[in-house]
Amino acid sequence: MVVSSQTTLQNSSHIFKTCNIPVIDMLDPQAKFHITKACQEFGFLKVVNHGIPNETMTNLEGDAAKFFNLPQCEKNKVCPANPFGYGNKRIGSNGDVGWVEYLLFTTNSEIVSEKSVSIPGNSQLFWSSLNEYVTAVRNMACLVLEKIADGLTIEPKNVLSRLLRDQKSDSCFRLNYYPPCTELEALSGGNGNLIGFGEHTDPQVISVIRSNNTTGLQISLRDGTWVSVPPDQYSFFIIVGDSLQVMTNGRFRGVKHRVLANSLKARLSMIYFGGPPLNEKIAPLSSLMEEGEESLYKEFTWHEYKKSAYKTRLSDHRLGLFEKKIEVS
Ligand SMILES: C=C1C[C@]23C[C@@]1(O)CC[C@H]2[C@@]12CC[C@H](O)[C@@](C)(C(=O)O1)[C@H]2[C@@H]3C(=O)O
Ligand SMILES: O=C(O)CCC(=O)C(=O)O
Ligand SMILES: [Fe+2]
Repeated sequence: MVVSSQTTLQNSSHIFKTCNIPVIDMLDPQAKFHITKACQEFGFLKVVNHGIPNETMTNLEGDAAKFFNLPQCEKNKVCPANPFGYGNKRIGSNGDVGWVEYLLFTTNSEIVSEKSVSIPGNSQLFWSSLNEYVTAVRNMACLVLEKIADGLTIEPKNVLSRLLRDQKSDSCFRLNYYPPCTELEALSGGNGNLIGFGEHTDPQVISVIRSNNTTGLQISLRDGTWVSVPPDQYSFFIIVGDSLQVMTNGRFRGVKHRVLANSLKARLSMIYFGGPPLNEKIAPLSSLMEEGEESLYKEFTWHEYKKSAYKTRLSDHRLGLFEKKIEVS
């Protein structure tokens, strides 16, 4: 595993610390061990040599940029996000706001449904680049999950990836556009940190982020410090979600992350959130549990967790409601 070096990143007028983010070469025969270690330590990693053609990413990026650059009145024709559709500054339905516009789509194991959100313009091309991208990224997410099963020496190898491949997989896909903010200093109250997308963990199993070459993404380390992730348009970033934290009984951690707005450049990110079918029980994998080990979590289905999660604010500790209280004698 290569570890990206520690340095500083300039975001508009501010300098942020970056950290040693694990970089996984998917062609490395040891990748399964490196991925597993990164999920335990950070809940976050970068994937290189993933085999997804650059064109698959740039085609969708181009189509998404075309959409976000349309006049506001055109974008407003898309159904307002609830949760699927077009959103502008408001995130979710519980009062969160950010310097971001987005399109949120539902997807199962096959396609991103055109019925969920209708896009103005030459939408046929948009849907074909969207579906090509999501298919490629889902396959890569499944490969990562298979390497995790291998790294943890659990059987069967598809114990995690089957959730994303299931026809009823409740996954979603998001295009986030963070316009450059010319009044960043004023809007941030003078501290230069304007929230694009507030701190949160992702509720699903695994998320895959690809962005253009604009800074903004930050992750929180175990000690609570925020570090900037240097952008890399050719690679993917993997995020461990709350559900994978539960399935590994806390061995992996769902990483807190956020995006800060930039005063000079637009950030465009595309995120696949791999989720299980609604009726799937989310519980520690039996093949992983050691003798006498107890689950740290109450039993729940993905449907129950999602219903509860969507009532929370972004920064809430969503898993808190499902953690078992440890008896102190
Ligand atoms: C404030 C919210 C937005 C969110 C639903 C929620 O009530 C809490 C979780 C949020 C989140 C974070 C990861 C993904 O971006 C997302 C689509 C998801 O599944 O959970 C968003 C939700 C959203 O934007 O609707
Ligand atoms: O836009 C990004 O880079 C990350 C956004 C994010 O974390 C999310 O949409 O859940
Ligand atoms: Fe996220």
